[in-house]
Parts: sequence; C-alpha cells; structure tokens
Amino acid sequence: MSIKSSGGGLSIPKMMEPPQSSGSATGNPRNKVALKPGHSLMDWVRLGNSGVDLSGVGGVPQNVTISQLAAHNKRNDAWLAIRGKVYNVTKYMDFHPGGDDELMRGVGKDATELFNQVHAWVNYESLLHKCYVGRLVYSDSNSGPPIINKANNLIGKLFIKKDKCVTMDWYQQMSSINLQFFTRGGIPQTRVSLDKELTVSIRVGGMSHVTRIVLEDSVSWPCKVRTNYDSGKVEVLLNKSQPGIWRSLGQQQHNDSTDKQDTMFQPMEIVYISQVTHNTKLVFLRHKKCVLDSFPIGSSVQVQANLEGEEVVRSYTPVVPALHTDLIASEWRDYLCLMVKEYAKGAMSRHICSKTVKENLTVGHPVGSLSSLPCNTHLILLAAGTGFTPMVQIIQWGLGRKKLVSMSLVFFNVSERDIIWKDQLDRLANSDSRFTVTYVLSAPSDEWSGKSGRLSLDLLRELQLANEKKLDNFVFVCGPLAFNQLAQKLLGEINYTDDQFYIFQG
Ligand code: HEM
Repeated sequence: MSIKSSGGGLSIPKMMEPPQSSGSATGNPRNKVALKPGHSLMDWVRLGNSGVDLSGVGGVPQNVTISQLAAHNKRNDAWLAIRGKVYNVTKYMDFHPGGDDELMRGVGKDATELFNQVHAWVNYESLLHKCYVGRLVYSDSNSGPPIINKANNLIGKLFIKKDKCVTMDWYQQMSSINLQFFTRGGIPQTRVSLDKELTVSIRVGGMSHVTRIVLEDSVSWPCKVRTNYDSGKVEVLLNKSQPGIWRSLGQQQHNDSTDKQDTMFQPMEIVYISQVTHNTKLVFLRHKKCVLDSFPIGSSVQVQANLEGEEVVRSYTPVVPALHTDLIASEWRDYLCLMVKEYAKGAMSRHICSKTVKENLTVGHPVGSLSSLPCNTHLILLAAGTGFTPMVQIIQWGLGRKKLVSMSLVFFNVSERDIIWKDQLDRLANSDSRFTVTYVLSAPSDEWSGKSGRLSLDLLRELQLANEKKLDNFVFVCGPLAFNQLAQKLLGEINYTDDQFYIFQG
C-alpha cells in the first residue's frame, strides 16, 4: 500500500541547536566543565569550517575494525564509535562540554551505550561531521573497500531538545527514512499511524509524546518499529515510495502530555486464524487504517464485545512472532496476534473463537508494560497453560542479550495435547545451548516419559531453582491466579526476594 502525504514544508533541516548555557544533560549542572577561552561551540564550528582535517584520514572514510579502533585510545589520538560510525575526537577534547576526562571514557571503543546513557539527544553527527573516520566493522578480516554511504552524507538531522521526555533524530538513505526516538528510561509503547500525516505516539514513564509530520514525500505502508529495551530507543523505519533524497523530512509538531492511558477501542479485522492446540487458536488482526502498534513486554490489549446485552471486556497478551515466524506473511508487520483458549464457560473466548476471517473484533490500545527489565544472567520462566504467551516475548528478548547465561522454561500443562508450540520450543532448545525447556504434565498419558505433577517445592529443588547459585536468578511467572499465588508462596519459601521475580497477572 502506498500513501501520499499532503505535501508540506521544504525547509532545509536545522543542523543543530546550540546547547543551552545553563542546565545539564544529566540534570547535574556540576558535570559540565568550564571550557577554555576559544573553545566555545561557535569556535568548534569555525574550526570545522576552517579546512583543518579533523578526521585525520583526509576526509576519506575507511572501514575501521574493532582492534584498529582500540589502538586509537589516547588523548592525543582518540577515536570512538557511536551507532556504527567511528569519529576522531582528538581535536574535540577541549571543546567537549563534559570535559576531556569524560570523553576519554568512550575512547578506543564502541561508545554507543555510554553516549546514550549520558546524553542520547546530543546531535553528535552534526558536531562531529568533520571528524568522521568511517564505518565500524566487526570482523578484523574485513579488508574490503571502504563503504561510503552517499545517501548518508546528505543526511538531515533536527529536533534536539533536551527538556522533552522524548527526543527525535532522523536520517535517510535512498530508499528509506529512519526516525529515531530516544526515551529516558522506562519501556516505551509506540503507535505509528499514516494518513495525511505520519503520527508517532510514544507512551513512556507516564508521559505521552506525539510527533506529527506532514512528510515531504510519500512512503509505503506498513512501516517497521524496532524498540531497544535496554536503551529505550525506538526506531521507525519507513520505505520511500520513490527512491531519492528528500530535502527535509517535512513539517513537524511535537507534543508531550501526561499519559491518560485511554484504551481507545477500535474495530480490527481478523486476517488469519491458526489452530495451535485442540482448544487454542492464534487470531491475527489488523487495523482498518494504517496503524501499527508495538507491544512492549508485559503489555496487554483488551477485547470488548456486547454479549447477550452485556458489555464484556477481557485482556489478552499479544504474542510476538518469535516462535511462529512461519505463519507470518512479511507484509503483516502491522498485525496483532492473540492466543485465545476456548473455555466452555468463557463467553469472550467462545465469542472470539466463533469468528471467521474478515470479521471484526473491537480492540483497545495496548496498555501496561514492565517498568524495567532485569539484568540477571539466569532467567527462569514458570508458565502454566496460555500463561505461556508473555513468555514468548521474554524468550525473544532474553536470548537476544549477550550477557544471558541460561534461560530455563518450566511449562505446566494438563496433558500432551495442551502443550503450545512444543516442536518450536524443542527446536529452540536444540539450537541455543542457553535455553532449556521442561514440560510438566498434571494428567499425562501412559506414553509420557517427561515430568509429571504440579508446581511444588520439591520440583523447584529438583530443577535446581532453589540452590545457592540463585543469587543471579530472576523468575518470571505466568499462569492462572492459583498458580501465580502458589509460585509466589514457594519462591518466598526458598528465599527469593521481591526483586528477584515478576508475576504477570493473567
Ligand atoms: C561517549 C563518551 C561521552 C561521555 C562519557 C560524555 C559525558 C558528558 C558529560 C558528563 C557531560 C556534561 C554533563 C551533562 O550535561 O549532564 C556531557 C555534555 C555534553 N557532551 Fe558528552 N560525553 C561523551 C561523548 C560525547 C560526544 C561524542 C559528543 C559529541 C560530539 C558529546 C557532546 C556533548 C555535549 C554537546 C554536551 C553538552 C550537553 C548539554 O548541555 O546537555 N559528548 N558529556
């Protein structure tokens, strides 16, 4: 689908807003140092325009390996990398408002995380434009020709405002636009919609930040949203309808307000249904307009229906495609996938399961999420039945972390036929040595050779969850209320503290 925006501003992007003379990036004014005379921002800009080679490589970009980068780690020979680009910051040392000692902390390495932690909104690309050495490559054997991204050299950048809860940055390539939103802490939920204008709403830390852009030219739908849970960065990737360089992004408006957590029910169309087990279905839904939601870990959506004269609302956890990629058509990035178990007495589950493709369901805006994610190296997931749904996202996120040492899923079900995605879980356990899965059935068939029983202290001990090493364990629990309560009690009995486990309310 291709949507034409209604034209808009053609202003050349503002390259940089000078840092304010008071206040500081971290809110701690003492962190800023007094710069020597002749080292103001204007002096730096002048130096950049003077023709002096600030990059030290004659302005000819080159690929830089990690070990080459590491060799430039001295005050008088200082390179650092941010978001895949290497800069020579030797000459910037005396101009850095945070001082040379602070800047030295990022030298000789990939300083992206550090930079984001301190001041993700600083317009480093503009400030260090003339210091650009080249791209960071991760393999030392990479001796290919330098990659010069011509489109990148024509990048526009704008909107750097440090008093906002979310700041935005953007860059373009011939066929794409990348919007980057930097949030400060918390786990953001993003909704992107495209109509006459592009609207990106980000809810984070109790605030709602809305960016409206009348795009300079048309883009295709759907877009893609990527969230980095560690840094809080949200990327919105748009594909241009026609390749080319835009002179500007278009007219923008940014608004912050307190997040009222409106549920905003809207009709969504069922586009696909897939049977997962004998009584559980995956229902894929799409908005009728161009709307794409991100579903942060721990978020849920409500489904509303009028059933026999009564308004019924039920919460479901969206299922991410980590384990069912085979089911997803590539153009369905803007879908919502719900796992629905049909209960004989569950009016809502019967209502949803009775629906067929092309029919509608009334669905609310995603709400809630974890406020932060644990950095423990051992994760234990205790899931019962469809309480497995939030675990899919935990699995995807957890295994994406380099620091993770182990992840053990203990999956409780009644019988063999109730186990959701057993094949996929077994495959994952075979392909990633950090991941193990144990199935525990309360009423298995005679053929079952795995574990049987229910959640108990003995079982937790048997699974080594109660041993001394548990200090770096973090436990996620999700199941029916009675299961969750029992898990909480047992974890308490084996001395897990409140900050060592999280219970998803089913
Ligand atoms: C990666 C290592 C870096 C560290 C540890 C670091 C640290 C700091 C600190 C502590 C401050 C002052 C305190 C504050 O405003 O809260 C600061 C300010 C600043 N830094 Fe950095 N910095 C780093 C890299 C950079 C780079 C690469 C640039 C870009 C060219 C840069 C540009 C700035 C600017 C413009 C300010 C003033 C920001 C403001 O007033 O809000 N820094 N930095």
